[in-house]
Amino acid sequence: MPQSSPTARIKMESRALTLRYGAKVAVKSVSLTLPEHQVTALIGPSGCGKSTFLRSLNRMNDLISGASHEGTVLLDGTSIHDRNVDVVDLRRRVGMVFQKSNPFPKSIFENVAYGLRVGGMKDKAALAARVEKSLQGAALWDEVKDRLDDSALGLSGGQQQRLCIARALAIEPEVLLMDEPASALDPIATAKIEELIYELKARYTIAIVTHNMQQAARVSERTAFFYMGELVECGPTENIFTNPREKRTEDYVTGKFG
Ligand SMILES: Nc1ncnc2c1ncn2[C@@H]1O[C@H](COP(=O)(O)OP(=O)(O)OP(=O)(O)O)[C@@H](O)[C@H]1O
Repeated sequence: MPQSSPTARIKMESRALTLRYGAKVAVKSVSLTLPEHQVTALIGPSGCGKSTFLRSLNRMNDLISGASHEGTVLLDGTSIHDRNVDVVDLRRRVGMVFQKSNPFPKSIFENVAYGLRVGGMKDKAALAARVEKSLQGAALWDEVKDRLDDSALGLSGGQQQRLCIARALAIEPEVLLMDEPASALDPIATAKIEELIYELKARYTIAIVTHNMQQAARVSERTAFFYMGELVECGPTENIFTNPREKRTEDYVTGKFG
């Protein structure tokens, strides 16, 4: 189990963040910090608000009609809702990887280059260098370097998920939000993703939603337990799993409900 460093700088933070869909409260006044270069796991039973919380960190909820927020989210100490924050730039800094890999029906190369092209990068050599670096960062380069022009849809599920991670890395984010990135994968592909997450935290700050307790224990320094929209407790992963403060946490992590 990775160890949490108590002195880590705070990269992102929510303060009294409440998230609603219309009148329905999905997340209730959650204050949570994401220490830099650490993995924070978000756990809790289905419907407790983990994904809603995660999506609020790069304002993906803005895309859902009726979604609203109250409270603050800070990135390097600045509110992500400030009037002068450019949402495109925010999403470049805070990238996202989804549960189901979602490659475009394009070549492997173009999948990774996509965000760079949209961002205006035209130089072929620069594009090729960044694509290679991103695929290496996602531990996929060796498997695909000889078939970069093949369709991404011909890759295995685990490779597709690493491709989506490469696509997220290509635009050089600072924070990576991962919503159950391995839930659709077999154990070998899952182990690869977990190894990758472990390596990525040297460069990125990571928040990961997972239903898999062992996975949370393996990859994260800190774990946050959500229940019915509330953050019940958050602390070093080891404490949450072996010595939680709250009975609800203990019941959940020991499989009594969920
Ligand atoms: N687009 C939406 N519109 C309305 N309600 C929503 C929407 N998305 C989620 N909700 C509701 O908000 C609450 C929190 O959902 P959320 O998906 O964040 O939970 P979760 O903990 O991530 O669940 P799961 O583990 O099943 O993915 C749930 O009651 C859900 O039904």
